[in-house]
Amino acid sequence: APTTQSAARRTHTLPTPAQLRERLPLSSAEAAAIEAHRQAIRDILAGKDNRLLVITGPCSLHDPDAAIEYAERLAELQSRVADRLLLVMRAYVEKPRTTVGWKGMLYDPQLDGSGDMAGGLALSRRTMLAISELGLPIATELLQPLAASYLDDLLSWGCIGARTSESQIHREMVSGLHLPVGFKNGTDGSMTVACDAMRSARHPHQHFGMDLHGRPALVETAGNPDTHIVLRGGHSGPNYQADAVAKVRAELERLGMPAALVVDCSHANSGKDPLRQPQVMADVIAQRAAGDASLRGVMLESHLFDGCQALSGELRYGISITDGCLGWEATEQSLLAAAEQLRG
Ligand SMILES: O=C[C@H](O)[C@H](O)COP(=O)(O)O
Ligand SMILES: C=C(OP(=O)(O)O)C(=O)O
Repeated sequence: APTTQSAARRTHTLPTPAQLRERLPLSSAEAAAIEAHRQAIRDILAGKDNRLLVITGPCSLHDPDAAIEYAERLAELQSRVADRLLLVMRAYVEKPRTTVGWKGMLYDPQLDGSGDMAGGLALSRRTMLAISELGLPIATELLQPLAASYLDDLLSWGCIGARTSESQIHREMVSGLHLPVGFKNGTDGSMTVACDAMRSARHPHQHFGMDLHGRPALVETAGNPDTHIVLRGGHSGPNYQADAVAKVRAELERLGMPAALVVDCSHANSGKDPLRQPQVMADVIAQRAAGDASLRGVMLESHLFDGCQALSGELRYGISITDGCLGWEATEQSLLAAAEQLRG
């Protein structure tokens, strides 16, 4: 039942982050494994480990069974490419929308607009724990700062999306996270917002927030040294090609920040055609082979089957209900080819 009502809004009490973590705990062995994954990602971003970071998985999780089947396949693939690739699973439970639409498992796990967020928090944490137990590092977009502390102990990599890289509140949140975080360029292609975001999040902050017991809090952060840029293209086209990459690298060097870049092969870099992602990834690897050491990672939107489906009627198993994805077969082939290209 609502706990507060007014003409404009009603509020419903949610469990606190501490309560959810107690109900769905992370074991100390798992916590150590996650810390090791974070360090492996930091080493790749710092150029100490020359494997390619690959963040791959569904645009959004909506069906835990399909997500876990995907994770099982990815964990098996990791053992075949471990010498050249570090595979991290996209486990996105929050979706930023251009206007309106389904906002992710965390907001509406029953996919029917009922907005069972208490259920969404638990299902998101439970699904992430199951993926983590398969030995995979987890990546997610951190969209709602208040939601971060329900999940951040499970993450090895975080992302601030194109629509929120310019937000001071997101930059403050990142400055207090103990994990590598990528900032995407803006949807208009602007690199300035992502460079500014990195500068801000590397700095200590004092900001409004919530403690683990759900109380309003003044949060003091140390600054996050492990931030970098994710190139996702923009309204005027892609930005993964060598000339665009060279410009960003020069700008980061001018600002005295590390030039470590991840290319999102989807979104405006694929012209929103998910089947083009392998071509973008191959181009990034060719640029590395030609000597561009700043390209440290790629992101793929990938699911068990190609494409996407509308959220209405009977849903087909293993198909995205948000952006179109590359199916598993093509994902596996292109990651095996990427590892081979890197071996060569
Ligand atoms: O990757 C996700 C989408 O591109 C993003 O959530 C925006 O989606 P929308 O334009 O369909 O709302
Ligand atoms: C929403 C996403 O991307 P972007 O912020 O680049 O649109 C995403 O990666 O799911």
